[in-house]
Amino acid sequence: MGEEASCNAVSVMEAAKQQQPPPKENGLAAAGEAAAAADPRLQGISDSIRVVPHFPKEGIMFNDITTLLLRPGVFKDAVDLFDERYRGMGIDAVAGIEARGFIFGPAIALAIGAKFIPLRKPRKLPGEVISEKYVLEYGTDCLEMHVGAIVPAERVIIVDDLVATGGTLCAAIRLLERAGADVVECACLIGLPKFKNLYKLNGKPVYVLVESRESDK
Ligand SMILES: O=P(O)(O)OC[C@H]1O[C@H](OP(=O)(O)OP(=O)(O)O)[C@H](O)[C@@H]1O
Ligand SMILES: Nc1ncnc2[nH]cnc12
Repeated sequence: MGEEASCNAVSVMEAAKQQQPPPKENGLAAAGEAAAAADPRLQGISDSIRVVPHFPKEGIMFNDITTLLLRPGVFKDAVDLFDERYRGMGIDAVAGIEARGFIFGPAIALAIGAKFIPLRKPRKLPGEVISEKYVLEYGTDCLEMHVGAIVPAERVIIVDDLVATGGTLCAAIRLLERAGADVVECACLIGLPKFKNLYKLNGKPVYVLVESRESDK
């Protein structure tokens, strides 16, 4: 885990599990049953994510959301769940993390009536930028944002597909706070199970819909 990721995420799925009878088979199946009891849309979301072993390198169980995108009803369920959470919370901006935060972030922004701010990988934005470096499960990277994208004190949520070490979200939080944003929460579809009992990143809540699966059923 990156040193900045002193954090974590509690998933809707995990919260539901805590109100359910003990697991009958294995943790993942139990999580799925609990999620379905909490909100049937979560089961469909979990089932639509493909797990690709050893991508992009040995040992990584890659959670692939492109299979979810092929099911428009499930894609809509995911956006609706975030819309239901953030609508009416006075959110001014949705900041999406390249690349997969660009798939979910704009849809959520339009749904709640907020502006969308792309947080991009280095040398992609044409204007003046501020940057933050971070550590990944499989390397290091950097996020950039245009100067002027945020007006100080604006209320922002940060959107990505997945939280693993939390390093990327931590960098995004730092970047936005340096620009004067009030970061309300981070929102991800998927959280890796090792994060399931934790709930904060850099002091900010992380809202996760489903736990990642370690293999395909
Ligand atoms: O919690 P962390 O350990 O920081 O990992 C999570 C990040 O990793 C993935 O992106 P990736 O870095 O693979 O970039 P990409 O979307 O450009 O492929 C994912 O979409 C998150 O942004
Ligand atoms: N296991 C994983 N699946 C998909 N994206 C990731 N980013 C970091 N870890 C990941």
